[in-house]
Amino acid sequence: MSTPPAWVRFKKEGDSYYENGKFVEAIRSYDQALKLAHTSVVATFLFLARGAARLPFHAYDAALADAKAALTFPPADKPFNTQHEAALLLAAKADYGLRQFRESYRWVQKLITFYPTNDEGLDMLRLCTRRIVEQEQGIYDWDGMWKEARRGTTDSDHADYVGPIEVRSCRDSKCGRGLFVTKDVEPGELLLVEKAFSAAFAKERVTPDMPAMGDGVRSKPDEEEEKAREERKALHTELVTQTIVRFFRNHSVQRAFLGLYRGPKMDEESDERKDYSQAIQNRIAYNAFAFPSFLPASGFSTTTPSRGIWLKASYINHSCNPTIHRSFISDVIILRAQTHIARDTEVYIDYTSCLDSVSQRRKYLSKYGFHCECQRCVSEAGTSQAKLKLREKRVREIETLKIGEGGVGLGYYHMKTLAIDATYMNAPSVEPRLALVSPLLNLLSAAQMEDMHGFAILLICRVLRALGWVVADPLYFDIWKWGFFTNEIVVLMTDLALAFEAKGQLWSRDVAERVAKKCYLIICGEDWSWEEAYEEDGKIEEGTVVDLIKHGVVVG
Ligand SMILES: C[S@@+](CC[C@H](N)C(=O)[O-])C[C@H]1O[C@@H](n2cnc3c(N)ncnc32)[C@H](O)[C@@H]1O
Repeated sequence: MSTPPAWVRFKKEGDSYYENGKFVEAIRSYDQALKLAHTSVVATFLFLARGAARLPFHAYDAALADAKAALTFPPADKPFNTQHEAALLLAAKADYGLRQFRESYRWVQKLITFYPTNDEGLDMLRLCTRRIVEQEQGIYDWDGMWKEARRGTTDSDHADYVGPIEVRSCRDSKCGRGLFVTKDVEPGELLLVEKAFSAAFAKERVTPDMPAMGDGVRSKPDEEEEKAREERKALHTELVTQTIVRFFRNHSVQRAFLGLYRGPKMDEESDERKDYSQAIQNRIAYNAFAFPSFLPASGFSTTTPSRGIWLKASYINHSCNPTIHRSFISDVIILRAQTHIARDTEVYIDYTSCLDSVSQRRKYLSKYGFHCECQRCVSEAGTSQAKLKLREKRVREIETLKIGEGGVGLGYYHMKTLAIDATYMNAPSVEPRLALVSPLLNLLSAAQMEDMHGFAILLICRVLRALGWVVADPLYFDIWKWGFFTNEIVVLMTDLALAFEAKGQLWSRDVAERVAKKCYLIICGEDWSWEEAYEEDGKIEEGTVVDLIKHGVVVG
């Protein structure tokens, strides 16, 4: 009996590893077999086997190279044989893994032309078509994406959509590069949808509601703080690991990743020396964003957000008066314009909560290595201590007042809000008058209880003006400029629509409803859920929008 050629032993070994899910070992065995392959037929066979083992290992560059190599040798170099069919499918899957959906589609088209009954090919055709519609038209199945996110799916499959934006150098060289719009854009316009390059998802925290028998007392606040710190550390480590995996498995993605901002001490790092571990740490330190964690068993986690890196979104610079809004569905970031933006203008998001004071914001931003000099910061920092103290005193005073029965009248309370207003020196479009929002909302509730619809309309317009919106005519609700966003904005707009309706101003009601829906779109990223969230009587249903807005949108 003749002994089989040496490559056969390695091929069999590889197949056995592959079947047991040991892909690294399988690849190594196929490598050995390939070194011993003596005919092109054998080589083709082995390229295909190794390429298939590289797919589950996410080594798509190498899998694509194997598919292309196989396609150069007989019998895979010509149609109508299983090797040719397998090579086309392998190439399609590898390009898909590299998120090159057009290229993947081209392989699939070839495959289906020659082998029209290939089931995997037909599935791939459907997937590629969906990805291309996402990528080229910005059309997404938001409903499906939310369902996946709620199930806790961490490897959702979506293409990126890059709208009318591009990376350019900023006018102020201190800011490096930023994202600019390439045409005039309207509030709500979709600018970017991008899946994270790498992400670390927060895990369910195992914290019993009630102490178990003999468990002693519940954890104290400092223990909670310690736990949260531990979680943040674990998430950081996980993000580094995920990034390293993505970075090293596919060389074709390295350039884009290394293009990200590397921090102020750029000279200390040399990518040329291939000191990649430091390079990766630096990119993470200056480019990672937090995103809301949806934990299937307990809902949105407000304690520990997940963290990720996005290759395009990371070019956006910060402003305390942002012009675009980011929202997330799992690790997919959605950016929409939140105001009119003229062509060739740089766009900004807020890296930190814009509800904080200027000193809190600047302290937080210092970890990104810059001192925020946006118009708002400069104006707020220039406010005298005396004015700030007076404002604080007036806010404290109004907080002690109760409106209505047993309390003060609406007129008196209104006058007190004007006193707070008077402590601001700068225009609300530069410095939103945040201290006014809560008192005005209290007054609005009292006006609504008394069915004072006209007054409610004026109050809502005052809140909007305090946030820098320019409403030219409250009667017709004519918005000249969209301003600052807070989480109350959608509810405020729906309240406005109700007030207009009660006054019989149906045209203005329709305008307010349209603006409410647009604000919802901007805050939530999509508006498919608007109908579901919006009850018949026109009130936002608790647990839907509130759920999304409170937990799904605000990130730090
Ligand atoms: C995520 S990167 C943004 C893109 C970066 N500008 C670039 O050139 O790649 C964050 C870094 O951008 C810079 N940056 C962002 N916003 C800034 C601002 N308002 N003023 C000055 N620098 C800013 C800071 O150096 C910050 O660490």
